[in-house]
Amino acid sequence: MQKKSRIVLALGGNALQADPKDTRAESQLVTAKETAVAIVDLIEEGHEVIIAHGNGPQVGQIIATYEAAAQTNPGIPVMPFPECGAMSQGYIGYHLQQGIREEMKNRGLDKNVATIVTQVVVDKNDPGFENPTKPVGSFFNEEEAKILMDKKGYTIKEDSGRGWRRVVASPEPLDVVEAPIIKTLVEAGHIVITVGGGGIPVIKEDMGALKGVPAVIDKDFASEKIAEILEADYLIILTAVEKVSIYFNTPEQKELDTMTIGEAKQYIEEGHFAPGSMLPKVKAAIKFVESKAGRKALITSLEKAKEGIQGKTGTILQ
Ligand SMILES: Nc1ncnc2c1ncn2[C@@H]1O[C@H](COP(=O)(O)OP(=O)(O)O)[C@@H](O)[C@H]1O
Ligand SMILES: NC(=O)OP(=O)(O)O
Repeated sequence: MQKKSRIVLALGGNALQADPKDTRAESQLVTAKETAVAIVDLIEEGHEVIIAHGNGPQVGQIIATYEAAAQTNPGIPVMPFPECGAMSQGYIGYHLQQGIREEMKNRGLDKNVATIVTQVVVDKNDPGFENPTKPVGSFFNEEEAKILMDKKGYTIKEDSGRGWRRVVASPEPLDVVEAPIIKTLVEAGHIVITVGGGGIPVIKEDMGALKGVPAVIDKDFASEKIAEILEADYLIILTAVEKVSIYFNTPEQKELDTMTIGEAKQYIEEGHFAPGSMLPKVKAAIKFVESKAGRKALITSLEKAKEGIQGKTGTILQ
């Protein structure tokens, strides 16, 4: 990799919550500080780094808290979904800001880091709205689910025998509303945290007004979108595995160092990547690499990020 690349870094769930059962903010702050080490490794090497991240567990927790409060006191209104997404961007961004700032200070790096509350435009006719699939928030029994469907108009589905859960759409990201300011900050040398949780999904109404919609955009696709807009050199998707595999979790499992676009598409056809986990990452990587000649995508683990961009590990698409 050439020195001083522009890199969009998409942080997976393990970068924000080390133990999915430990949802305390204090623990998430500790994890964010650990995650900052890998991020600052890239900043220290002179790269321009833009950080994106998921929010599935965190937005679910925020919603569950409001739901629980409303159950004990019906006077408390349930917070609308886009507002919950915005809250998750705010607090995750705050944790990352603290971690990155501290790590930069420890290494004598004089840079600023800030989170942009980011809205992402989706199409109100996106087919995802017809078939919401992304489960969020707490579990209900069938009776509670029926009441919520009637009273609030939620779509609630049975989730793998575990109970009933609200499901929201996961539409495709089309544009990032705050892109111009993100670009200005990046070009001024600042570290920006953006499209948290895939961004707050908004639709364009008549006269161009924006309206938040109850949906969760996939953070890998939103990261790809902002990487394209910012004309990044690299999209790096950091997750829990060092390399993408074919025949994943079978005795024939084979880790991949590289994938051409043709190979990646063939592996998708053959069903090697699980929907909802590795599949969106590989699709986002393909889209980014196809968007302009010379662009590269890397999928690797947080711990291996530095080695990955040095070409020593991870799975690269180019
Ligand atoms: N073909 C594959 N190769 C590698 N990992 C895979 C594959 N298919 C599914 N996975 C799983 O996908 C996980 C990454 O998805 P997920 O945990 O949803 O992402 P995130 O890091 O964004 O939270 C990996 O940790 C691994 O368990
Ligand atoms: N928005 C989103 O894709 O979040 P997760 O990565 O946490 O599922």
